[in-house]
Formats: sequence, structure tokens, C-alpha cells
Amino acid sequence: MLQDPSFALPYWNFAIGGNRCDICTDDLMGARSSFDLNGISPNSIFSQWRVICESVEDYDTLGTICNNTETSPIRRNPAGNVARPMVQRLPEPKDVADCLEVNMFDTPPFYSTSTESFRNSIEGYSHPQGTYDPVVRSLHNLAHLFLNGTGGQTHLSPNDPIFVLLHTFTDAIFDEWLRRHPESAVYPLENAPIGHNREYNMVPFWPPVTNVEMFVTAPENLGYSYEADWPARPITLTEIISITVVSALIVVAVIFSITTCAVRSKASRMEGRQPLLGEQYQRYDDHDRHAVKTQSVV
Ligand SMILES: O=C1C=c2cc(C(=O)O)[nH]c2=CC1=O
Repeated sequence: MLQDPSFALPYWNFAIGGNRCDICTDDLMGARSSFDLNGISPNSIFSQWRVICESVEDYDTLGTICNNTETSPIRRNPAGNVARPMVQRLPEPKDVADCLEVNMFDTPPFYSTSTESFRNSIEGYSHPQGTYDPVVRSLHNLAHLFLNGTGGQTHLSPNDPIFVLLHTFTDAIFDEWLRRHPESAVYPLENAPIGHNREYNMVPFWPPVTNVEMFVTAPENLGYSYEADWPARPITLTEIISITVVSALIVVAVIFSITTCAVRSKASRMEGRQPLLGEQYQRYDDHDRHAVKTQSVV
């Protein structure tokens, strides 16, 4: 993209479970301040990073527009939302594996209420496996809400530099999904919310670019690829049962074959040692030989 091989897009793999923000350290995105639960440590370069475009009421009620004035420092209290325990933990690796298995890219109404939709699953309005549930927050949304501060409020979140890392990881998951589902990667042609149909331009980019033009993998589209290890899909109960049954059948078949071979080889060894005529057959004894001679004379 830039013709600069040293340029890279870093990402934050937020699907690590637990209640610890692993990149919230002073050498990365800033540790928690010891003086202020919601603040960033003074040892971080981000401690005085300030928010712009915070006066949302003014924009709504007075019709003013953001003029880039800096206001308060960014706030962050990872895992600290005591009123909402559900957002005190980061997504699990399994959640990424599950959402990569969702087959359809999107389903009507192509909205935050869509079910069995990869788009809604990665966005985080449904269970990672695809089922829509109004109380659930997962993946991208959960990572935002976990940050619990500037990064957790939709109109402010880009002010926290973690935003970029959270979104490059979300994009990497989308890219992996496109790679795995080439045949079901179908972007909605119509009936999507305003501006989101396949051939509509993505607002506010200039020069104009349509949604479908961006619906291709990063290497094809922009000339970069993500270096990521994806969690393996966990084995389902049905698969465990099938594997157990097949393994048991293989063991029985092997035991049966070994036993049959052993019995046959023993039988053939015994046969080799037996007289040609068994005890039940009459033998030539002196009397018989005599009888034969007598008969031949007659
Ligand atoms: O910055 C964001 C904050 C969000 C909060 C939710 C939610 O599901 O409540 N979703 C969000 C997306 C954001 O981009």
C-alpha cells in the first residue's frame, strides 16, 4: 500500500478471556493510573492524550459541529464496569473460532438484530455461534465495553488509541472469514440499512468506493496480509461420540483379525502333525490285508 516494507498494522488480539487488559502497560497503550481508577498512568505517553468531539449534546441540540477542541484526558477502566458483570471479561479464543464457522455473511434485516449472520456475530450483537440474543455482547462490542471509558462509548471510542488495534484485529477476523468462505461471501444487494447495499458508496470516503469493492480479502484489495494464528474449532459432542464409536469399531476389528489369524495358524500347525487318516478311519491291519489277498485270489 505504501511501498514501505517496514510499515505494519499492529492489532490487539482481544480474544484472550479473563479480566486483564494485556496491552494496558506503560510500554504499550498505558497502564492504569495509581491515583485515578479511570485514568492512565503518568508514565504512559497516552496519559495526557485528550478527547476531541466530546460535546455530543451541543452537536445534537445546537447543531454545532466538532471543531477539534481537546477536552478531558481519555478514560479507561478495563473490567471495571461493576454494574454490568457481563462486560467484565474479554471474549474467549473459542468465540473467534465459533464466529469464523458462521456460514452466511449476513441475513435480513442486515441489522444488529440479524441472526445466523457472520457480520452481526463479529460485530458482537449475537452469540459468537450466530444466534441473535438482545442481551448478549460479544467479540468487537464486548472488547469495546470491556475498556469501560472513552473506548466503550461509540461516539468517543476512536479517541482511545486502542481503537485502532481493536479494529485491525476485527478486520483480521473478517479477512480470515472471507478466505474461508469464498462461496458464501455474498454482500447484500438490497434492503440493507441506508448506505449499506452492495453498490452504494461507503460514506464518507473520497474518492467514492462501493461496499462491494471492499468486500475482498486484504491481500487482493490493499496488498497486505495479517499474520495471525487462529484458534482451532473445538470438537463438538457429536464428533467426540463419532470418533469414540469409530475407534471402538477399529479396535474390535483388529482384535477379531488377530484372534482369527492366531486360531487359524494354530489349527494349521496341528493339522501338519496329525496322521493322514484319523482314528475314525479303518486301518489296514493284518486281518484286512489278509481279506484283500483272499478276495484277489477269488
Ligand atoms: O465504541 C463502541 C462502543 C460500543 C458499545 C457497544 C454496545 O454494544 O453497547 N458497541 C459499541 C461499538 C463501538 O464501536
